[in-house]
Order: sequence, then structure tokens, then C-alpha cells
Amino acid sequence: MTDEEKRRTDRRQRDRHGNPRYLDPGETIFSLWGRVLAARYRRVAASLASRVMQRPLHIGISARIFHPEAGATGLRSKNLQYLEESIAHWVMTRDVLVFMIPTVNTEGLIHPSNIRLSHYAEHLDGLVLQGGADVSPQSYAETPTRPEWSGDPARDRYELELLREFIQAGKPVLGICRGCQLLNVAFGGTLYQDIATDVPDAMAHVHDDYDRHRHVIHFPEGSSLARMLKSQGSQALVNSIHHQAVKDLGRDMVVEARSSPDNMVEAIRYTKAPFVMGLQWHPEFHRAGGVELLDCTAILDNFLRVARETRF
Ligand SMILES: NCCCC(=O)O
Repeated sequence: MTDEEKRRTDRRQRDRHGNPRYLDPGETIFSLWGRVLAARYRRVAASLASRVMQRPLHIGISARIFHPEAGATGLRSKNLQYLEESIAHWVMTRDVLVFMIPTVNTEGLIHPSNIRLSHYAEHLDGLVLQGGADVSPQSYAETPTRPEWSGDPARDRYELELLREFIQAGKPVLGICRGCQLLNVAFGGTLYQDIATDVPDAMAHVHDDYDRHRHVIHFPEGSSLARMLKSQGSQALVNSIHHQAVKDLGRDMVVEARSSPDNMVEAIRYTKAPFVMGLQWHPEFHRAGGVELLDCTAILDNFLRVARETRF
């Protein structure tokens, strides 16, 4: 390159003050580095965020608990924590990953751990409370009217803590059957210990037919279930496998469905969170899209939509 050519190239790359042209007026080489680093950081953050958004949702399901039987050997002599298959499969129909959340043991002598239920709430995107054993009347400050209605206070303590952690983390919760009753109790509500005894005029909500037993429910006008399920009309048929039921509503709870004609509470919602809802029936026990029983896919989808929106 001749001297003249070098001078011309230099004039193109520098402004009339002699500063390199890639610097804005007033900018130094250090502030330029700052700009470049900030742009790199934004790109990495955007790519991480999009990776998190694309990963399947991680939904936690509370454990059913089997307490050891006196005198038993083998599995029945152990504490078992388990998932009923259909609840896991129902949630997975929407292509999300499910994880059963075990109880934690922070103080035990054998396997103490620093892992707490709050860690599960931090790492999972939403919580489903499984059905199962009765809620203990002790958990709503009553004594059991009959010994067989004592429920499972240990499971209550575990699920009440789990529920509190997910709500504090701002994540959605869907309670099924016992899970619906537990939600009500968590907010200071009470239960009928036994519908047949406490509300003699009510129809049978539990029957030897087990999950083939069913009855009609209706959705109050203006409720979010009425809105979510409007294509299926204002009433529907659901299964019914419970002898306890919501009595006095908990704080900030609203009724989302009632049975017909006896008007027992069949679904509730906590109004101070984007999605904390309890269903007294078991949507996981029947096929979605079946002609007879209520298709609850829209409820599951709303729960998962909020899980997606609140996952950061
Ligand atoms: N109170 C028992 C509820 C029954 C169930 O969750 O399957």
C-alpha cells in the first residue's frame, strides 16, 4: 500500500478528531467494552430464558402415605409414599413431567437432611394435592366424632406445609378430593366429618360402587369454573368418592361448584392467588372426552397455563 493509500484508509476509519469511527462521540474504548459486554449478557440471558420456557413444566404431586401395619412384615411393615397411577397419567396427558414429592426428614436420627419442602416449591412449577385418607378433625380444631374418622394428621401436616410453600412461592395448586378439603382447612375452614351423619338430607356421596358412583354438579353463575367449562353447559356429571365435605368456607375462598340437588360444596377457589383450586371429584379416574362425565381438561390447562406464567 502506498503512503497516499494508507492516509486515505486512515481517514475512512477515523473521524476528523482522530477518534476511531466505531466509537460514538464522547465514548471511550472502556465504555465501548461496557456496551459489548452488556449486549453479550443480554444475549446469554435471552437464550437461557428461552431454554427454560421451552423445557416441559415440572409438576409436583403430593404423596399418598401408607403407615406401617402393626404386626406386619415386608412392605406392609414400612412407611410407603406413593402415587396413584391415574393422577400421574392424567397430568402427563398435557406433556408435562410429574414428580412425587416425598415427606422430608430434617431432624430424624437415621437420615437427617437439609432438604426442605420449600426446595421442592422453588424447583417445581405447580402442585397437585392427591386424594386419599380423611383430613383429621384435629387439623380444624375438632375431635373426631368416631375413632374411624380420625383421619391422617401426619399427612395433613406434610401437605399443609407443602401447600404453604407453593402458595408463598406464587405457584399454582390443584387439590383433588382430599386435596380440596385440605385447601379449605388450610385457610381456616371446617369439614363435615361424615356427610351422612352431619347432613342427613344430603344424597349419598360415597357408595359401594366406588368410582362408578356419580351425581350432578352445577357451577354458580360468574364462577371461574362456569367460564372455563362453558362449552359443557352449567351442570355436569362427576364421580363421587368421599364422606367428608367442606362445611364452613375458609378465608378468601369462594364456591366454584355445588352438587345437585343437595347443594354440598363440590369445588372451591382461593381468591388471593392466580390459581389455587380444589375439586371434590376425581377427574383423573375417567377418560377425557368421554360422553358422560365432565371433561376437566380445561381445568388442567388453566392450572398449567398459570404454572407456565409464574415459573420465574
Ligand atoms: N375424605 C377422603 C377423600 C377421599 C379421596 O380423596 O379420595
